[in-house]
Amino acid sequence: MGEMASSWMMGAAQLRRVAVSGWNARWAPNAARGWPLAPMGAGVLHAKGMATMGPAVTAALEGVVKRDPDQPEFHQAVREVLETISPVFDRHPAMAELLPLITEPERVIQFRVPWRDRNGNLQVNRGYRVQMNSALGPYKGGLRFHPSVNLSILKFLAFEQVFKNSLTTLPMGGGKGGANFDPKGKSDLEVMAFCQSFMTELSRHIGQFTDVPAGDIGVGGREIGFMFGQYKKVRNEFVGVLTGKGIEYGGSLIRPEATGYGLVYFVQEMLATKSSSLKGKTVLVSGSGNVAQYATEKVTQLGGKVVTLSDSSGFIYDKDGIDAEKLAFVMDLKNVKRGRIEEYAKKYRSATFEAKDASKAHNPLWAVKADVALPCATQNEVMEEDAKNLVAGGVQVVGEGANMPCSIQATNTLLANKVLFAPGKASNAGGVACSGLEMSQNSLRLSWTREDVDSRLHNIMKEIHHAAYSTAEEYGAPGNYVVGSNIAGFLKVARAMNQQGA
Ligand SMILES: NC(=O)C1=CN([C@@H]2O[C@H](COP(=O)(O)OP(=O)(O)OC[C@H]3O[C@@H](n4cnc5c(N)ncnc54)[C@H](OP(=O)(O)O)[C@@H]3O)[C@@H](O)[C@H]2O)C=CC1
Ligand SMILES: O=C(O)CCC(=O)C(=O)O
Repeated sequence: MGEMASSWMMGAAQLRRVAVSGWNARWAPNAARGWPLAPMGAGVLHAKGMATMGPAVTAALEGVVKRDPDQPEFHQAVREVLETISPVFDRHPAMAELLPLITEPERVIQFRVPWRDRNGNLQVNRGYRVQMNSALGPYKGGLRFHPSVNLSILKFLAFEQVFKNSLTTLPMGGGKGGANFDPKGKSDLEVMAFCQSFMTELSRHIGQFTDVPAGDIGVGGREIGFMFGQYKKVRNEFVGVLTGKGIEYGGSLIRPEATGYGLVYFVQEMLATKSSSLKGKTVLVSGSGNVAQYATEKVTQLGGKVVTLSDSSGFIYDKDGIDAEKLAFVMDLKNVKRGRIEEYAKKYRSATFEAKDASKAHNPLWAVKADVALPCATQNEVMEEDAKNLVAGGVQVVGEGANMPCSIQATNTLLANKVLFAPGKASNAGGVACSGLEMSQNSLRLSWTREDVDSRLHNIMKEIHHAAYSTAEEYGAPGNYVVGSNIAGFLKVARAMNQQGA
């Protein structure tokens, strides 16, 4: 038996992101930062009596890498799910047949996006929409505008989105899109020109009953507004084809807050299982965009103290905590002035700024002593060294606000040290859940109050927590939210695919 097979024999309860060095070495030469290269063993949890990784899972994983060897983030996301759902196939062997289907997008659209900059020069970017799975409803998922955008990143995000949307309890399939466009440093007119060109093409492929995009990194209210306006012009229809819209033209109250608030609601539920709460806890938050801002707001409202925020140039540490007034400064800095987080340390004497040093194996933000950590910036931002630092600093809970911010080794390190760990597809699902509520309001031609939407969001996060928690117990991995989320998310999609004659 080869190294690959013997590693997989260790069982699905080993959680996601388990290292399988043989498989990795053979098929993933261009592996993502954080791709598992460490041998199995120390740091990996074991559960007795779990099923072995079957040939269908092996074949599906190999197939994914063989088909697209240059898509490491997509491989990482697929592995995380497939390695934990094996026990499902002991109970439902026929479902294994679906693996090659769920790991292949239903459709990938790629297009050029020409636009003119402030000097009248022609610029060309590359736009995409990955329509991953429509078993549960219209494709649903954000658009990312960032220079790093490529098919590997969008396929990983779209794949995660399928199971995340399944967990929300709402009827939404999964998709993701975006462009390698960098809004940083661009004028409003340049961003508008880009968004209009992007939507001119995308409008052919989306629709309120087909595919409903929203925001993600680099796409906020401004960009959604420009794209909605262009869709309306091109299609001559005013419909809920995007979510995250302005309140004035069909947006939902609480959508801007929803991902950050939802994350904190989920963490509250996790702490409650240990008869604990956020009150008095010190919290690390990374990023300073949409998710980070509202996670900070909710933590503070619940009596916790957020002491860090970051952006791609570095992080600030404020020993006194980021209270409501300081957060208002951050929101103005980031959402209006579009400035750098370093400005915070110039304004508040209680804070220090440390510039990002890419040569370091760890990010000093995660070495700050804290009870709770909420990575809310981007994928693979918490590496193994960072996880060790978090553990050394006494962290009790890590909740992923971003999509896949923890590398495989980082996750394993946290789990092995009995840190409560929430995978993004469960803990950051509040954003897309609220988008689902925006779609419902658009269909009803009604607007619900802030309190109504917030209470629905809160209930959905409780339900997601319950589904992840109880499914983990049912499948013999109590307290393992990775196993619970992946299995609960997969089962609903798989049943729907089977019923539709997949
Ligand atoms: N918005 C939403 O509703 C949802 C978002 N998410 C996920 O949450 C994360 C953050 O999204 P969101 O807050 O909307 O995005 P924003 O664009 O509002 O903010 C992103 C933040 O992350 C930082 N960041 C981005 N890329 C990097 C990088 N490579 N290295 C360091 N810092 C980086 C940005 O810094 P800088 O400005 O310097 O680039 C910024 O502070 C993403 O993973 C996204 O997929 C998940 C669910 C829903
Ligand atoms: O609100 C949405 O449709 C998408 C949110 C998103 O992109 C995500 O959950 O990662």
